[in-house]
Amino acid sequence: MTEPRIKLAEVEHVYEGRSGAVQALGRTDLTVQPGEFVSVVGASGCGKTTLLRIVAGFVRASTGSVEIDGEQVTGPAPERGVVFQRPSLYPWLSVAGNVEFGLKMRRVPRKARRETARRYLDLVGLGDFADAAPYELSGGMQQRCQIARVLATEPSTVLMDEPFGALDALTREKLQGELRSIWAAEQRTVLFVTHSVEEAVLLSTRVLVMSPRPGRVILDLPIESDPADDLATLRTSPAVLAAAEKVRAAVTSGPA
Ligand SMILES: Nc1ncnc2c1ncn2[C@@H]1O[C@H](COP(=O)(O)OP(=O)(O)OP(=O)(O)O)[C@@H](O)[C@H]1O
Repeated sequence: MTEPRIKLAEVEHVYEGRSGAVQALGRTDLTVQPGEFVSVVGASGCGKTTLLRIVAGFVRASTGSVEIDGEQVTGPAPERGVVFQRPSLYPWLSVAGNVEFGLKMRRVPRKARRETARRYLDLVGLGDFADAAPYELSGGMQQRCQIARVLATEPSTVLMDEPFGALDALTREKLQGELRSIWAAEQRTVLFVTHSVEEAVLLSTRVLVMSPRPGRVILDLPIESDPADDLATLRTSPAVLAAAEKVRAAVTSGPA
């Protein structure tokens, strides 16, 4: 059997905030295999971002163990790329410069990083904007650039926190389709936090529903869909619609 890409065992998290202790995450056990696309949904404040930040290594869980490919997570690492809701591009660098940045830090030679940046900019549809400044891009294009920047460093695991939450509906649909195609082509492992049940069910191979705080996984639902299917087909697929119903029921009514 293959080593799990992500493994959380008996993880809990309590924040010591200014207004006292807040238990954000209840006991969580989770195993994600390489190549899975796992979405996490649940009510606001249920601990989705906390879970993602623990896997990213930004937050150290109060208890339990977190492993990536069998290694304990002790902090952030390049094999885990994080895409935030709002793109934070370097304004003094061009679009290509932003995508190349992580590779430059790793001392990848100039020619190789140019080629990699070009490939990922093409993949996200920004091939014609390599020399543009970030402020010349729309919000959706900036988010594409952030996704290219993260993918260019070729992380084994991509952690995405509401990456399309700030976009208009049409741009969001377009980026969902692009992300799905990229995932189908590259088979990276994805952990994806979203408020949208539809988005979760359409994009994922598996959807986790968390209970209200302290968040625990109350539904772990595999989604049957073919990676080759386009999103337009999936939106009306009976299996996808039935899965969305189940997820929605769990989000609104809690554990069965
Ligand atoms: N740095 C922090 N210090 C103290 N409490 C925090 C901190 N970060 C989050 N919390 C609390 O932990 C709980 C879970 O927060 P988290 O951001 O993980 O939830 P979420 O499900 O991602 O929420 P949303 O869907 O609204 O983004 C919330 O009650 C929040 O107030």
